Amino acid sequence: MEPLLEVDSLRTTYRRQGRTRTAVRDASFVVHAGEVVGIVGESGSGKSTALMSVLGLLPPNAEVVSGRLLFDGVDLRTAGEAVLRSVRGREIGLVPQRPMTSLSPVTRVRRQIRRLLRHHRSEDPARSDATIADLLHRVGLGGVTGRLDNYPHQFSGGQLQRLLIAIAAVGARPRLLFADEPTTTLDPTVAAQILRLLRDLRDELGLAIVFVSHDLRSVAQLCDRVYVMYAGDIVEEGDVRSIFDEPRHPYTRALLDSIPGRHTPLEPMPVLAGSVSSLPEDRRGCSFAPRCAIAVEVCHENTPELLPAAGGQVACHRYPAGGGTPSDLGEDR
Ligand SMILES: Nc1ncnc2c1ncn2[C@@H]1O[C@H](COP(=O)(O)OP(=O)(O)OP(=O)(O)O)[C@@H](O)[C@H]1O
Repeated sequence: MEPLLEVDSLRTTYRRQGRTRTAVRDASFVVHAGEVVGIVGESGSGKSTALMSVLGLLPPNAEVVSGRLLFDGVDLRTAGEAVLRSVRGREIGLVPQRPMTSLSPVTRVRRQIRRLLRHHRSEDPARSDATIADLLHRVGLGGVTGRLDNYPHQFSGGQLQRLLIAIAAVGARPRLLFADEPTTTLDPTVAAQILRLLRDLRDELGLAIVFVSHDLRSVAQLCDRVYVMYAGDIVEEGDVRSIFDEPRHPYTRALLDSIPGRHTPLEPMPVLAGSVSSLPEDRRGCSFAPRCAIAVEVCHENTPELLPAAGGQVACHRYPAGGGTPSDLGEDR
């Protein structure tokens, strides 16, 4: 089956204070129709930059230097602004990180819903209040239909996020939805409800979803397949079970180790020292090597390729050629 989205060797840089830094380094990933794909990695690993590169929504100091961004066979990188406008919102929806800042605080919610729906799908009869009510019911917001003349701050964060999902996924009827850390600002119970809602919408509408998160537990609840990203590189890919049960890359293992509750209460939680930094354009070696407990010389010298491994792909010089088990990697820890 042809992928709906195929990102091939994407490289995106930012220019800041006269220096160019690479935020996404030759990353490739695919999404098939109806599939929920997670991109996981800590803050600064390039997840949002990758999505915004696809949508052509990067800030002026950013540049997509190379790569192909094929959506339904059309390269969005070279297709031009008119094509991008017709794809954004209509073919590829976006659920943002912070619902509160995605809406105007000084405009009544009903007006904003109408405006967004008109923008996303011009032929949609969404101007009628009945359509808006139907939309809200679909995402469990039937109770707020009488309050739509209120302002955003009069709704909870969870309600606003449901509202934005209703517009992006149900109202606009895209084929693909980018959900960029949509639960970051929500408390855990509301976040769990939002994940459930996304999963239900995928099942009902056959929507493909790219779910970006730094939280592997959310990814486990929602996704079929996962890409692990570190400092601009995709370091591992696999179906969600194999990533959890048999993580192959040392960074994936460190991410899993940092999940609270995977250890007994008296056992200190392992902490991964340091942080992701965006690296210079001419960097060499594995991006994770400076923080990796089992890195050897070659890890600092040569960039590992993403190669097939049992149940997925991994980019690690220490992963045993021809397969192996995670314990093979653990010997030096
Ligand atoms: N507008 C910008 N100007 C310069 N550098 C930027 C800009 N936006 C992002 N970056 C840098 O690009 C790198 C990747 O950032 P990005 O936001 O894509 O990561 P992320 O994984 O999505 O993190 P987060 O979860 O915090 O959003 C980081 O080093 C970040 O500092």
